[in-house]
This record gives sequence, C-alpha cells and structure tokens, in this order.
Amino acid sequence: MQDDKGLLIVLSGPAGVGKGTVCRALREQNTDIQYSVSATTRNPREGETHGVNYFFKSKQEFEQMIEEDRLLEWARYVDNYYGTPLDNVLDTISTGQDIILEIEVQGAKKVREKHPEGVYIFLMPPSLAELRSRITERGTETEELINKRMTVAREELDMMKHYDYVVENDEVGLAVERIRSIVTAEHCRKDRLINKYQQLVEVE
Ligand SMILES: Nc1ncnc2c1ncn2[C@@H]1O[C@H](COP(=O)(O)OP(=O)(O)OP(=O)(O)O)[C@@H](O)[C@H]1O
Ligand SMILES: Nc1nc2c(ncn2[C@@H]2O[C@H](COP(=O)(O)O)[C@@H](O)[C@H]2O)c(=O)[nH]1
Repeated sequence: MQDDKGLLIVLSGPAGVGKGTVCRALREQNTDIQYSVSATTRNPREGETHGVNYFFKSKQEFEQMIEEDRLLEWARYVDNYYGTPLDNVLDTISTGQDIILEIEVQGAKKVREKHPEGVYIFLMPPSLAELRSRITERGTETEELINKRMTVAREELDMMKHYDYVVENDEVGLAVERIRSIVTAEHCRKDRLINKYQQLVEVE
C-alpha cells in the first residue's frame, strides 16, 4: 500500500439519515478533504446546481457514461440512476488528497470490491422513526417516494455490518467530529505509513 496516495472515503447509509447534511458541515470546516460530485438522472431539487450538487444527466447520457466505463460505480435507486465519475476520484487520490464519496449502499459495495483499501463509514440514524421524520421534514419527496425510501432503508440498515466504521448521526456536530477522528486515525495506520518507515530506516 502506498502512503503517498490520498484516502478514498465512502460515506453511506440509508436515505435521509443525513449524509448530505454531515458532508456539508464537514466541508464548512475547510478540511483538506475533497468531495466527489455524482452524476444522476433525477431532477434537480430547488437550490441544487449542476456541477455542484450533482451532474444532472438524461437517461441516455448516463447510459453512455456506463458504456464508456466512465463511472467508478453506479446504481439504480428509487427509479433513477446515480453514479460516481471515475476520473475525478482517481486524479484526486493519486495526488495525495483525500476524497469523500457520499453514496448509497449498493454503490458502496461495488467500490469496496474494487478498492478494499478504502475507508468505509456507515451513517446510522438514532431510530427508524427519526429517519422517517427527517425525510418527511426535508419536504423534497411525495408520500409515495418517502414510503419507497423507507422500504429500501430497512434493507440498507442490514448492510451496516460490512463497514469499517459506524457513526451515529444523532447530532450533526458530533457525527462530523467522529468522522474527522476516523480520518485522522486512518492516516496513522501503520500499513499506510510503511513506505515512509522504510525510507527512515534506509537513511539510517
Ligand atoms: N443530526 C440530525 N438531526 C436532525 N436532523 C437532521 C440531522 N442530520 C440531518 N438532518 C435532517 O434530515 C434531513 C435529511 O438529511 P439529508 O438530506 O442530509 O440526508 P441524506 O442522507 O443525504 O438523504 P438522501 O439519502 O435522501 O440524499 C434533512 O432535512 C436534514 O436537515
Ligand atoms: N451509488 C450511488 N449513490 C449515490 C450517488 N450519489 C448519491 N447517491 C445516493 O443516492 C441516494 C439518493 O440521493 P438523493 O440526492 O436523490 O436524495 C442517497 O442515498 C445518495 O447518497 C452515487 O454517485 N452513487
């Protein structure tokens, strides 16, 4: 494992648990972490900007990205496609910068198969009732879509056991602190520092 590569950090968890909110709060702290912008076929929500929140694509454009192997992973989630553009992720980690992917669990599983050295964090809600209330209060989905997302959420919670870390999102500030601690600890793992250690020994 190379210590000069950045960390590939995957933040996943059920819909509405607060992945976006926690990532935004982390971003506001101006850490050195970069954020992957996903592609999707879903319609933009009020206030969302192309290239900032998502690259909004037609179904045909998205399928072309799949065909041309331009996605690190992709998934169909509640009637739409979502995927992570490959180039940005590879360029970022190869220049030694850390990057966070905020994605749903099927996509996270695919990334893990390709990049087992990544850091996989599952964001957990305090309860299912709180999860429903968060999606409802966000006010971006119809009752029908909320029910679909809650059905998927139960399956998504079962995936928690496959992650390296589980962070409860009880309070946004606490969740951000926990994630920052994980990133710091991962930078200190001895297998990530092995090249640096060998250089020290060689100089001696
Ligand atoms: N710790 C928290 N306490 C209370 N409310 C929260 C907390 N974290 C997020 N929320 C609220 O929950 C709602 C869902 O959050 P957010 O959109 O960030 O979730 P998400 O996991 O990114 O959702 P999706 O998977 O649908 O994209 C938002 O209204 C947000 O303000
Ligand atoms: N597999 C992927 N999932 C992604 C990606 N970008 C976002 N997501 C996840 O999709 C759901 C729904 O998002 P929403 O913005 O419509 O609420 C949520 O869990 C996101 O984290 C991606 O590139 N790949």
